[in-house]
Amino acid sequence: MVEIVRNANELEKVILKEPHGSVAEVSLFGGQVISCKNERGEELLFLSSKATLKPPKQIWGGITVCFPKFCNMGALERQGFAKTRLWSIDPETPFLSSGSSSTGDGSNKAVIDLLLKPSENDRRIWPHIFELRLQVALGPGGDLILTLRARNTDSKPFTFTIGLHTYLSVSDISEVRVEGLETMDYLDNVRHLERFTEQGDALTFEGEVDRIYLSTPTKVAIIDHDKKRTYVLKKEGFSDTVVWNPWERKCKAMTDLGDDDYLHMLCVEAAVVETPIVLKPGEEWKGRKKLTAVSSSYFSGQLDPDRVLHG
Ligand SMILES: O=P(O)(O)OC[C@H]1O[C@H](O)[C@H](O)[C@@H](O)[C@@H]1O
Repeated sequence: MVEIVRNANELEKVILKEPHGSVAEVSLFGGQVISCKNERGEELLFLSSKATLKPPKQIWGGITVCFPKFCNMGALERQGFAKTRLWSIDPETPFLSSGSSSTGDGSNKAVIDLLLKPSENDRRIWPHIFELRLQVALGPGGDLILTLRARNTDSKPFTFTIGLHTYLSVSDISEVRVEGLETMDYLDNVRHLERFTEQGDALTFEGEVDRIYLSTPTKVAIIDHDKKRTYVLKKEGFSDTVVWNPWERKCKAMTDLGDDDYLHMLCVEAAVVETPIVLKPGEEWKGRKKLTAVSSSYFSGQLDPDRVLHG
């Protein structure tokens, strides 16, 4: 089911519901996912205790599209401008023509297609014409599926990096481990982007972490022992994975995060950072990310998604 709330012509809020999924309800504001609940009504995403829904102010938390830049390499505004824009509903969304929230095939799928095109102001920041499409869907298997497409509608090529900045809600960051990034090379943003290789059998957190893991596998599991919850993230088309927690000192210094927010958040982001994407006129790039949350009947060191999902 899809509920849409508009303010004048601007898309404000979209709610997707799928009562049988492990991800059962998703809310969006503008082009950003701000809430994602499981079937027991528990929130899966972190939203800053200081978050305000006042565009163009950045909403700290949820899942944001970072485009045309992700991470702090190169010129341009950090994380790009797409995250602070109000997206519109894509007029090519099939159910719009029928005037209802049904997909037209009678199935009432929980899916919405959003669109962002550059304004004149955006083109002053980044002089290119593009179409960015974000499809948000609740899959029948109980997962949140985000499909992101970037198309070059300009007459000249352009280059960009991109990411789905995903803030997961965790009980206590010290109790969390990330599996699936072992032996991966990463660029450490805390150490001037120096390159290292992950040595541990899992990633745990005892201080600030800001790393771009390179050419990562499709699946990563985030195990929250206290909540007895495992998040499984699957990606396609995104080469890299960014992991970020600002920890205490940086969190206190950030005006948009509450002092203790770092304890309850972890960003694990599907991204393309190291090798930027080049699109010629008319070309399109596509990436997909799936988020599933299951209870942790899960043993570390055995990253078997079937076991995670069905165990
Ligand atoms: O501060 P923002 O630009 O919103 O980004 C918040 C964080 O996002 C990413 O995970 C980056 O790797 C971090 O370096 C950055 O601090």
